[in-house]
Amino acid sequence: MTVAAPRRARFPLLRALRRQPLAAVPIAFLLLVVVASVFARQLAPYAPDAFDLPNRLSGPTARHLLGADELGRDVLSRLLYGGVRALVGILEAVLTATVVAVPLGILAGYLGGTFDRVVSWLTDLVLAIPAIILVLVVLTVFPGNSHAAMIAFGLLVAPGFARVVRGVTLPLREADFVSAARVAGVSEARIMTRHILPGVTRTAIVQASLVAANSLLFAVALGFLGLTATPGEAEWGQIVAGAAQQISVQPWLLVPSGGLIALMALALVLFGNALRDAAADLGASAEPPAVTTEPPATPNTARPQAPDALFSVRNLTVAFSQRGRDTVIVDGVSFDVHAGETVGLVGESGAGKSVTALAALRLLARGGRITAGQVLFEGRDLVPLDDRTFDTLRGSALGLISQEPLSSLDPAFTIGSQLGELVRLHDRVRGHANRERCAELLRLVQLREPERVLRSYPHELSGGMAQRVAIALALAGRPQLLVADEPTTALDVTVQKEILALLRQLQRDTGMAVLIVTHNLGVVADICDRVIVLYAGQVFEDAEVYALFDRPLNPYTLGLMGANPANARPGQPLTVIPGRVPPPGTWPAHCRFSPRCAYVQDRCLAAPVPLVEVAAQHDSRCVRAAEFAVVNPTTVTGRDAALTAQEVP
Ligand SMILES: Nc1ncnc2c1ncn2[C@@H]1O[C@H](COP(=O)(O)OP(=O)(O)OP(=O)(O)O)[C@@H](O)[C@H]1O
Repeated sequence: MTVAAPRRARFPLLRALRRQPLAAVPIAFLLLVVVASVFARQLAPYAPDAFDLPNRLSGPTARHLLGADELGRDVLSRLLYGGVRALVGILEAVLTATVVAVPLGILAGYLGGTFDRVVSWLTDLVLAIPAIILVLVVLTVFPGNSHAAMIAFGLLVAPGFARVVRGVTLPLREADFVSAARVAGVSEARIMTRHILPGVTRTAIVQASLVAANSLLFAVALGFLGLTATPGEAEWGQIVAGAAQQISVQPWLLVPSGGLIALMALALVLFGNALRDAAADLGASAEPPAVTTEPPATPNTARPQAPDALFSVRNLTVAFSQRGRDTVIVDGVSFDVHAGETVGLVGESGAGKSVTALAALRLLARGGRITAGQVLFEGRDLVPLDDRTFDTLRGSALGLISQEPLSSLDPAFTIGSQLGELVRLHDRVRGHANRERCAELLRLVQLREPERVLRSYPHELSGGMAQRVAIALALAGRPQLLVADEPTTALDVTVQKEILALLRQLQRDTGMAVLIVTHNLGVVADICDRVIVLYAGQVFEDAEVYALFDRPLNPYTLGLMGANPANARPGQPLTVIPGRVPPPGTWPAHCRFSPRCAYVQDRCLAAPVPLVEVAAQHDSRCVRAAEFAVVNPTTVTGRDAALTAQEVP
């Protein structure tokens, strides 16, 4: 396995900007205005207040290129001298708005809850009051002070700006690389500054350029009204005001000042648009997750927690709320994972596998919460722990690898930077020792040329390499339990096998436990010791892997195996489970699988079906489970057939 030569994508936004066809003109114009304003003294042909009465109201001439005003003052010189003041005003407003809005938006989006509600309420309040009224109040306190006025303007536009930043933060908060950082034990403050802030930067730049255009017009308006400039001063608003007074005598006078301001505003907006398009070229943000509604919930039984289990989930119930209504997604799930054991969570799409695993790691998407049950690690219930205590456990006790390896890596940083950060956090080492440990972690996940990989950015890695790096990140804290959410789904078959072999090897070497979420019965057969079959938010079967494949005790498991192409007989169609998994909120009160079950009887429809231990360490949620224990009515050929690694439909 080799790595492409790392090419550092420095200043990607600037590069993307260069590819925008409409970017060059506004940028050149803005640069010209800035340079001309800064060097006004050197460039202006006259002093701003130098009178030339014989040429008053002259229009453009060789002497006065842009004409002269009612006192014969050179319009070009006055515009040049007024430039710095206008630019400083824009800068003050933009800086104020950005400094307030970006942290506020990130905090509101990331922390959510009461903080978010308070920010949202304040935003509504500020947006409801016209900015000019508040600035007039400020100018009453600081008469004629343009700095105070522009800072106040910046503060007034900050809430709208913050709302946009919050919107970008929301999906970032759910991004896999943020979850991975959280699981790895990185502090919330660090996640916000290192992972969220770069993600909102592009939007913030675009937003800031819009604030710049608005603040220019606002500054000119204040000058025009004489609120921040004295009459006749070389200030853009006053220059426009003077020209407006002479409109019937010399209409030309309005052209240079009005034109310059209009072009400036246009250039700032075009610059913002170009930045936005350049940012879009660099990749769009993740979509927020879908949310469902409707409530149910049925009682569940669970076997007592195994006393020696490393990790136990007991009667875990998870609900997502939308518009005030709760929908139960995971309903009283219980299972144990022992040290060194690999447990698979398997079931059709929508069964609740990922939500169960993510709830255990406190990584539920917004709106999701544990409504009942326990998540025990070494006998200690993690559910009531405050975030700070929980964070200390994550990363060192629990690790996560996700379905999309690339999405668990922050695209803005090299692998060395991301891995180095975790090594610094867990091993408290910097410099050479840090680099050594990073390389050791990469060797542990069997990546060749670790130094080269450390210098690479995520986009320079293949899928298999990215997943190995993601595993290395998860291993940085030496977790006792690794949660792997569909770790091979996004990879091609050969790479899937390599990653599974790696997980097996790592487990042998480190003795950690693995909880693996998968659709794939082949993966289950390949690496799991125990299997939990989930259906419609409930555990339907819980068994040791050989027992499950050799003698499944639940019609749903039988259905999954029958639908597995590995079990197909030549010339015979695949058995498929008819119908679909009922969506959360529509589950029947009796057996949830009964509408699709080939073995359904009246008693299945009478009441909720409990999960019972049918054979030693083998639970099934089926009123007919004991019958399956005596006679196995399937054509299932056992674990070996399933090893052909095929997906559950
Ligand atoms: N953020 C969310 N808001 C509301 N409902 C959600 C959310 N995330 C998941 N769900 C719902 O929870 C149910 C279980 O989802 P989950 O992702 O756990 O399924 P799964 O068994 O892992 O399936 P898959 O393999 O397709 O991910 C689904 O019906 C899904 O729509």
